[in-house]
Amino acid sequence: MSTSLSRGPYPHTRMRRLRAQDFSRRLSREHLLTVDDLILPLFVIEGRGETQRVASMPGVERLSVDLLAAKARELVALGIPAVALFPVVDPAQKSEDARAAYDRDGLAQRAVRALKEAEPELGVITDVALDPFTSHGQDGLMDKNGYIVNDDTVEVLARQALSHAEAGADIVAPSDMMDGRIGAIRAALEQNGWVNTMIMSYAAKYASAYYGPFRDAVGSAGNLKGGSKASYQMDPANGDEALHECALDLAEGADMIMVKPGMPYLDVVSRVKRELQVPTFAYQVSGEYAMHCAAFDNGWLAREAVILESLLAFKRAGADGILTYFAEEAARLLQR
Ligand SMILES: NCC(=O)CCC(=O)O
Ligand SMILES: [Mg+2]
Repeated sequence: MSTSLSRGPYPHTRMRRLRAQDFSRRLSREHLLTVDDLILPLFVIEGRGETQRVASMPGVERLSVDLLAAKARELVALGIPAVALFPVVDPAQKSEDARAAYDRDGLAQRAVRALKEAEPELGVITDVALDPFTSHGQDGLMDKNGYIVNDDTVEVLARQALSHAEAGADIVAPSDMMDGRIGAIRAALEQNGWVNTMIMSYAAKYASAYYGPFRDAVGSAGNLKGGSKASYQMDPANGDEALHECALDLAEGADMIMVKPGMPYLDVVSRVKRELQVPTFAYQVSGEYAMHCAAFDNGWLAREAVILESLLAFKRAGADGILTYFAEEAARLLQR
């Protein structure tokens, strides 16, 4: 009895033909992860010869500014194109008005100079946001009701971004989610001659619970007043809104956009890339890193294979690059 009618195109079409040998799997592979896709986030601290572990991010170390030159050389040798800098500011430097954020000689600004002096070809991305500098740990200025005010914050962010450009930052990356900050930063950069400074906008940044270990790493968890950032970061329930946010930031002068967190939001990465067709980045955030490490350390997941698979998934979703704490390890694995 023939069952061919119920079998459709089989056996003319056998999906397994292409999978049977390594050469044909390689020829038909749709996406490739390379070292060119990787951006390493770096936590920088004061001091000399100082390294500090981050308990909730095993393997991640904060580095003092003087250690950045050696780190930059290692990263260039690995072929990693860029780093994203995050300063860990002493509590004594934090204030209500976040004035340390735009100090020409601040920690972030000195870190940029150290990296660019050591390895001019390593791209340096700076974080534009006030949370490391505010005494309340929120990303902007707070009014007497605890609300994060938009327009006054934007002015401080523009000053901060300008101070990063002056220090030599290649890309400023506003992660604060205030409205209109991309336009204000672009105007400040243009007016001051920084016409080639790129803006990577954290355009679709969600109010996510996956950032917990990062807040430990930068020391803003303990002092986060109000607890939530939901009045400026996006609701995890929303997808269309991410496209609206990205379109606005592109119109205001962003060169690249970022979706954050990463793996739980790959649908957003995919929609942004398909619909807007601009350089799109995703951040595999601290919570994603921590949960992977927990599974590796328990022997529940195979470390190397899962790291590479997790990063390849971003490429399949449409990301042009990934900010990941696994960048160095992944670069080494890709060299093999
Ligand atoms: N602006 C950076 C973050 O907000 C968090 C990143 C992370 O959780 O890795
Ligand atoms: Mg926005």
